[in-house]
Amino acid sequence: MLETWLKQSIDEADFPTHGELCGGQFRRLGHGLLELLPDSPAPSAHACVISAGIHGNETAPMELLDDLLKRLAAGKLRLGAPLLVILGSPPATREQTRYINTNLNRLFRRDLGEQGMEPERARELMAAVDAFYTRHADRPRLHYDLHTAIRGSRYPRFVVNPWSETTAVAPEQWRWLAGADIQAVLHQHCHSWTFSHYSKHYHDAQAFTLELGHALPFGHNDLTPLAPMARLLQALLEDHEPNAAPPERMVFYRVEQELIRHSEAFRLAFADDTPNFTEFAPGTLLAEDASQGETRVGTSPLSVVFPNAAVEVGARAALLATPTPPPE
Ligand SMILES: O=C(O)CCC(=O)N[C@@H](CCC(=O)O)C(=O)O
Ligand SMILES: [Zn+2]
Repeated sequence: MLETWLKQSIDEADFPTHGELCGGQFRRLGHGLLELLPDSPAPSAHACVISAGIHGNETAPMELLDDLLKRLAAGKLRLGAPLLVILGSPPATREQTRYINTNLNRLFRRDLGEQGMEPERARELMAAVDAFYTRHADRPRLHYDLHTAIRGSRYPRFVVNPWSETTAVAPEQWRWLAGADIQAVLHQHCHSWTFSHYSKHYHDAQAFTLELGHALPFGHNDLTPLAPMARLLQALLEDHEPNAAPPERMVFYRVEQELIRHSEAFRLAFADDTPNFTEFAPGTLLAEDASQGETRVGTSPLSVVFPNAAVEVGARAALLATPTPPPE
């Protein structure tokens, strides 16, 4: 049955409540929520949350997960670690759109007051993660939230490392990410209330947002460059040691500033198709906003990541970053 999970989840169709798989069992916890439970996990196996489709038009990571589940269903893989597999937004995925009413990936906070479709889904996903990590409380916690980016990128595969005052990144994470052919790391500089930030902030999980290329419709993705990432996910699922590479193979950036859209009359001063990590020289005009005036690069160059003038008023329209040394 696992081979049809993605399709059934997108359609919000019936799916068995539980079943057998190679090395364990699965349990359906809700729409787009599946727990995989190994029969005899090693004590060191991670409790892994792997999510995709928080944005409905980011299909390559969904295809990656679908392929993993199909191989598990076919008996080509053997489950060795508990996994919570999540399709974030079935309705947005059906509509092939980033979100229906509001950006789900800004709502992962326990004091969330908003009502509506995405806030309800955020509450459901937070509760599922809380319960999963509670059920596997004796294990190291990990969360990879898989995305693809709206525009091209100087580094097509990169991760966002959510900000935390207390949870340090385990050195092995950098080696595994480099081994999975991730090319760049962007350290956040403040709370972002994204899904990966949720797991890190509230559960001390090793958690990242993974950007795995360009957002394209189903059937248009070339998964070849993601083969090393597929191997990392497989290693976590089977509880094998993942491939490792030196972290210095990746370039590291740190967010200096968030560019917020404050008014309807907001525009970015550079071309719409400007790739992520494009660097702008000191003094360059980056944005104009009716209520804030101009934003210009200060005395050091800044690289722009996730530029998007069409976000909701009050939301982040870009991250502005500078290079930083790799971890020691
Ligand atoms: O390409 C874009 O502009 C957006 C791609 C995307 O969805 N990125 C995530 C990053 C989350 C984070 O900052 O950790 C998002 O914007 O939610
Ligand atoms: Zn996304």
